[in-house]
Amino acid sequence: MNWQLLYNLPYFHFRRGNPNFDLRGRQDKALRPCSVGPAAISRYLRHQRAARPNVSPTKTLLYQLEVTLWSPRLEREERERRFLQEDFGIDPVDLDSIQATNTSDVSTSPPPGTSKRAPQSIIIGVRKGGTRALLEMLDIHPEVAAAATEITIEKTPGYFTSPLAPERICAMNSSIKLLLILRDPTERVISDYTQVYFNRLENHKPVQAIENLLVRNGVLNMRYKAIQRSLYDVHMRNWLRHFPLEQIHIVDGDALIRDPLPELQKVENFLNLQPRIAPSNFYFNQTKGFYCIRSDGRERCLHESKGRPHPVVNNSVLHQLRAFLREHNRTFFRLVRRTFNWQ
Ligand SMILES: Nc1ncnc2c1ncn2[C@@H]1O[C@H](COP(=O)(O)OS(=O)(=O)O)[C@@H](OP(=O)(O)O)[C@H]1O
Repeated sequence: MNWQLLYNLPYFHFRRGNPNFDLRGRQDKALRPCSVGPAAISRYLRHQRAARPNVSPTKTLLYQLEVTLWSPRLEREERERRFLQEDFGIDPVDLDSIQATNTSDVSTSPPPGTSKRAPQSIIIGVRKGGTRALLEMLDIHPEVAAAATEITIEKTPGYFTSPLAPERICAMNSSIKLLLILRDPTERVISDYTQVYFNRLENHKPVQAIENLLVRNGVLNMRYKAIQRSLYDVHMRNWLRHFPLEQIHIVDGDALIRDPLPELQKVENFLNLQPRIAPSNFYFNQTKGFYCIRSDGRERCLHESKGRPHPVVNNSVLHQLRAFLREHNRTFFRLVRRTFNWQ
């Protein structure tokens, strides 16, 4: 992470719960503007170091904050362009000129215990594919955790379906290793719906039955974002325009749920990591109905928002959705020269 830049730009728009910078190049509409200056970021890091002494503050920041520039609309593109150039080295820039404009009282060097680095691997999605489980499970690996040798992994589920992300990530680092976790696209649609459903309930907004969103006037509603995100072939084509297939490792999200270790071993291999994740790192939690993690003497399951029960979907609607996605799946299998056990 380029702390220099972080500290010199006047405002950041940030939220908890997501890693790193948003390379999609747009502000998430769901985010509420929250202007914070460098002092607030320093305070946050100090707080994290005190509250979670065993966790590297860089990691905490990467995993807990998504930092995107906040600025009035017209200025945003310009700031973002500068940001991408400077932080990710798309174009060399004169850092001296940035230093000259530094009027803040905050140190420009990285806070103690943190380091400046862009991620060496990115979990690009897919949303509801199991990205959190994958990240937390990879985190078991000592080289993916603290210490100087760590490999930094960013997770942003929205990248896979973003038209701009492949090009931008390629410009940032064309040899970056991409991790993509996919699950049965029909299940993914239902999971996507379930998440939005619970979010809306929490925010006291009206909810609709999934069937009403999936089908309009008897035909599949192609404007429904949850369906669009499950057209894996369409999104994959976009990535393959910028990255060779060998640079994209696809994790089978359904297999990760059933038995995490083999999938994680494949990832270790892909990332050239020593095989350090072991069967003893997992145990099946009957109450949650999912595997949980045992590492560093602690046991933890994913947050309760992961692994929620799905609604029962009307059979004929489900059939319609599956039939439609089947054709896209076939195209996807050809593209990635591999098949998955999707219905
Ligand atoms: N071990 C374990 N524990 C709990 N949940 C697990 C696990 N492994 C995979 N999953 C599946 O991960 C799904 C959520 O995916 P994401 O983390 O990618 O969601 S998000 O896009 O970041 O919101 C989530 O989807 P839902 O079941 O629909 O909640 C889970 O099925």
